[in-house]
Amino acid sequence: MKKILVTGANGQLGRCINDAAAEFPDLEFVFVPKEKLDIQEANSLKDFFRKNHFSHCINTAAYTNVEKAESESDKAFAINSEAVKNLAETCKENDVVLFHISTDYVFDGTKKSPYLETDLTNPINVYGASKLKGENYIQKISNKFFIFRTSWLYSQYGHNFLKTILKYAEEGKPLTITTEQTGTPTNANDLARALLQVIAQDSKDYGVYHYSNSGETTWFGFAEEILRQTKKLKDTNLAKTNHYRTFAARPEYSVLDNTKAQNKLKLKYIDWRESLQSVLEKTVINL
Ligand SMILES: NC(=O)C1=CN([C@@H]2O[C@H](COP(=O)(O)OP(=O)(O)OC[C@H]3O[C@@H](n4cnc5c(N)ncnc54)[C@H](OP(=O)(O)O)[C@@H]3O)[C@@H](O)[C@H]2O)C=CC1
Ligand SMILES: Cc1cn([C@H]2C[C@H](O)[C@@H](COP(=O)(O)OP(=O)(O)O[C@H]3O[C@@H](C)C(=O)[C@@H](O)[C@H]3O)O2)c(=O)[nH]c1=O
Repeated sequence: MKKILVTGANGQLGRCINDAAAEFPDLEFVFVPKEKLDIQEANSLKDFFRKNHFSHCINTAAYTNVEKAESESDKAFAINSEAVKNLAETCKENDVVLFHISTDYVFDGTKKSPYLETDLTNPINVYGASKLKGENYIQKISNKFFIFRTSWLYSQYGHNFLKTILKYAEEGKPLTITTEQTGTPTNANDLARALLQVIAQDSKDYGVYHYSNSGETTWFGFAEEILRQTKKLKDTNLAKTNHYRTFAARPEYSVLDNTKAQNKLKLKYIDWRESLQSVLEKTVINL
């Protein structure tokens, strides 16, 4: 039986994988939050892997605060790069297939059509650079790995753009949202299911893949759709801006081309608007 370690299990994606696990009764899971297993601690990792016999590891542990990363670069690189190196080495020593999640922010956003896995990476913020270094370690160390680059994750869990918008609307705060970036909002529950499908089908097509929902929009477009679907659009003071000030630069265009994962891994893609509807309909969102 396949035995899967999920690191960073209390994070947004970790919790979505926990929910999706019920749809995969043939897979055995061990969910460990940061408090139980810190991936920065190489010795703890080695002990943990020695005591358990995992076939797969899904690494959802990461430093994900894009704004703060600009002033906490050491911390971002320690978690997103150096700790990922530890994990890749430990997986290799134990013959464990590593599933790692990366980001659209490895690209600089100057392209005008969806990014392919083979396109040149060139991060323009600290978070993106730290994630790219983590990817590079895995590619160097590991021979059994899947790196899934995804974008604009949201769900009923954790801190994310969907929850920020709903909270502001609930509180009656005016919203000013940028049109400066175009990408694809991705339901983390869809990504969770896709990861487990790849494990269940025992794919050996290792490598880098892009996985997002389909379609594209701006952050303003995403906010507008959230308010439209929750019938709050009329009562919310929503405005566009093309000068939203942030510490971190973000890629102007970061839509991911999903063709490789569709062809090789047989993953299905779901329109981002439909997927948003399913999150809003099926789940209670605690703000
Ligand atoms: N969120 C997004 O929009 C996107 C995310 N991604 C990638 O997807 C993955 C999952 O993201 P998401 O679930 O949203 O992120 P979250 O920040 O919600 O979850 C990450 C989890 O990792 C934990 N963690 C941090 N440091 C360590 C450590 N040293 N050891 C073990 N656990 C640790 C965090 O704990 P704590 O909070 O206590 O620090 C948190 O529980 C990440 O790799 C991220 O880079 C890619 C594209 C978009
Ligand atoms: C809160 C807010 C943000 N914005 C802008 C800032 C930014 O350009 C954009 C998104 O802001 P956020 O800080 O929510 O998102 P950000 O942290 O940039 O999200 C990223 O997270 C990492 C982890 C990833 O890997 C990326 O794929 C992406 O999802 O919206 C507004 O215009 N108005 C607002 O009120």
